[in-house]
Amino acid sequence: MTEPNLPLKKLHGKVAIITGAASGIGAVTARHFAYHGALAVVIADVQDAKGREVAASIGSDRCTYIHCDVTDEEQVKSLVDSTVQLYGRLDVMYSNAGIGAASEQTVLDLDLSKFDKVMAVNARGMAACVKHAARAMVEKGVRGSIVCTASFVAECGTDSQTDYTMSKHAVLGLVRSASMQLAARGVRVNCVSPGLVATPLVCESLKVGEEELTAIMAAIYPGINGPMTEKHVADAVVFLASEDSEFVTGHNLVVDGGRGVKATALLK
Ligand SMILES: NC(=O)c1ccc[n+]([C@@H]2O[C@H](COP(=O)([O-])OP(=O)(O)OC[C@H]3O[C@@H](n4cnc5c(N)ncnc54)[C@H](O)[C@@H]3O)[C@@H](O)[C@H]2O)c1
Repeated sequence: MTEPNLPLKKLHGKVAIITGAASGIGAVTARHFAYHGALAVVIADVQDAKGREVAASIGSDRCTYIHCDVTDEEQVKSLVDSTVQLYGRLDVMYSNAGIGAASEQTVLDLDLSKFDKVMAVNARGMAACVKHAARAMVEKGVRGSIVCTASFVAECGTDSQTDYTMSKHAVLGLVRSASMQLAARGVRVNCVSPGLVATPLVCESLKVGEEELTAIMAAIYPGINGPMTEKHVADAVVFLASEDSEFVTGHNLVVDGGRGVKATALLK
């Protein structure tokens, strides 16, 4: 029997990379990985000061910050290589870095250069992380787990935000293909699709301040369990990263409290 209030250490001894962990969902998940006994958590982001702060709050004995812009494949390769060099292997890649819609666009006035920027991070960057993590795992014979962050808009359309919606659909295609290709090598690939969580990305996308966002969140999640938080996503990522899900691959785990559709109505 496990004693109450003691962490279950679902990630005991694991070496993990989390991209986009200087802020929001990634930062909370990095702390959750450490809580669950990860041997090492490597935070990769472009916000250096914030990334170092999160790493320091977890502790330099098991958390490192590495600058990595996921749109640059060389930086992604070097992130994975230096993690393997430092810790001997890579067990978990949580590819989470993402940006919001570049503008509120219907397809009629889609600005393709802004579209390219969103796709470069959310789709191309995600593919680079899956590629180099999978290579490192296969090379070392590690039965690894790769988790990507998609979104509640990954399986539906939106009234605007064409670029962001397309980029998150691309994540599903990546996860479904990579999971089939890597299954025989023992590497699992899944994604989480969060509902609306109050993070800087959402404030920026909806052009609202923190106070207004709190009111919006209360309207979306009126239930007794309160608004959705980063921790709800982090719990799902720990499940997909750990052996608890050892026979789950190619899956899109939606974590939206049943309110994703309500949140979609905001994306106008
Ligand atoms: N917050 C939500 O409601 C919500 C819902 C569904 C999906 N998501 C997805 O969750 C993920 C995390 O977003 P968040 O809400 O925590 O936002 P956030 O802005 O708090 O965090 C995103 C992080 O990604 C980093 N990042 C951006 N571009 C990068 C790049 N080129 N290279 C490396 N790092 C980069 C940012 O610096 C930031 O630290 C994103 O993929 C987002 O699309 C968020």
